[in-house]
Amino acid sequence: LAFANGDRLLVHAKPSSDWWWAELSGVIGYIPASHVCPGGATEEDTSMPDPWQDEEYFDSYGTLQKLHLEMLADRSRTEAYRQVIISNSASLKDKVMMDLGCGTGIISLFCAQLAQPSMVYAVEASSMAEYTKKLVKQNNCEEVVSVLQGRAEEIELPGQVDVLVSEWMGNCLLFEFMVESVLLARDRWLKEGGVMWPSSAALTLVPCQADSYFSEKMHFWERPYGLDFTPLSLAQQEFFTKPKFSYLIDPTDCLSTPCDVIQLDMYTLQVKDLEEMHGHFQFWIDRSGTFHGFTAWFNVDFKSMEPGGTAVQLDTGPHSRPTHWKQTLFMSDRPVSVHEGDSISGSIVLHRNPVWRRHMTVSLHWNINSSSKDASSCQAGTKSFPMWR
Ligand SMILES: C[S@@+](CC[C@H](N)C(=O)[O-])C[C@H]1O[C@@H](n2cnc3c(N)ncnc32)[C@H](O)[C@@H]1O
Repeated sequence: LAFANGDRLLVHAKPSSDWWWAELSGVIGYIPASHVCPGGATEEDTSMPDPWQDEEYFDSYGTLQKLHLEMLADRSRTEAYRQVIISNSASLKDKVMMDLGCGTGIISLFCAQLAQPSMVYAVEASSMAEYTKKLVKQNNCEEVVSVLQGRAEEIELPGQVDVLVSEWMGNCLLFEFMVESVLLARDRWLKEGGVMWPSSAALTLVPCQADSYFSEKMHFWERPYGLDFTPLSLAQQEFFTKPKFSYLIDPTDCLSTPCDVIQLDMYTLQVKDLEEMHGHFQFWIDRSGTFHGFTAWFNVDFKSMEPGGTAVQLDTGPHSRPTHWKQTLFMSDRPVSVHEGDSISGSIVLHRNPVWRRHMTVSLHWNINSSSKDASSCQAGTKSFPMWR
């Protein structure tokens, strides 16, 4: 962002110590942090929208109507957390735990019901915390579960905890970036040698065929009501500019074996790492078909605290029971025929929005290499998908 001596800039975000994201006269860009000095907030500054959109975000978690019902009714998800508590119950005895973003308190209640921790701090920023207190009382868990209403970044605890458990995952693993709150809480509240649940996470990708979605969005326009709609043919690509959330891929539409493209170690991951995450892939096509794009999903692992115990895994992919996250489809603009033995190599970048901190853009770059008997060819593609800003 170009600016001159004496200009008053509004700093939206400080993604690194060297470069900040700022605004001047409605234009937004990066500025070198060393060239500016802090000034006081003005009335104008404070009326700027919150880059975390916390009011809207926590309002949506403050009611039972949609999100909590959807999450609790997701048995794969909820049972995975329950299983973690059951299979670690011996090790949890007398431990102090934090359930970050406890919602209705389901995980905290599992802890109190199925293990014997000395204390579970159930932290919830939304007004749901009022109901959670009632649920804790109703289930006679008041001695073990203490509900704290507030943002995890701001609450105070009497001491550090042995276990930090949270259900923070969003679409495509990171969307909503609640993970940042978990990392900050880890650095402040987790004892040395303490346990993180989930302990690791991975984003998985597969090249796929999506015939029926493609037809639904594109073939309709071929000759609706006997009229020629071809001038709209370019505009039709609009359907594929954003990823499709809540997509359930049929396993037979996977053109290759899926592969983990981004892996997170929840013990070592840093907040600054979230700004830009890179992954690479090489897929071998194992069934001929039409390449329409890529489908993504995630899995998380909960390492065992028991000696020799096995980790619990929550897998949101097409080979497991569907979860409320389902999968995310990234459509390319042009279908390409692919054949068994072809390969698709490339890269993925998750670029966090420097202003709107819960959003990101997923950029995919790929090369389809074919070495059929008749001719060898290579087709490249590249596309960026905002989620949502
Ligand atoms: C995905 S829900 C999980 C709810 C509950 N743990 C469950 O498993 O059903 C995430 C919850 O975390 C809360 N939350 C998100 N960020 C938070 C933060 N920084 N501090 C406290 N609560 C937060 C949200 O309000 C929401 O209720």
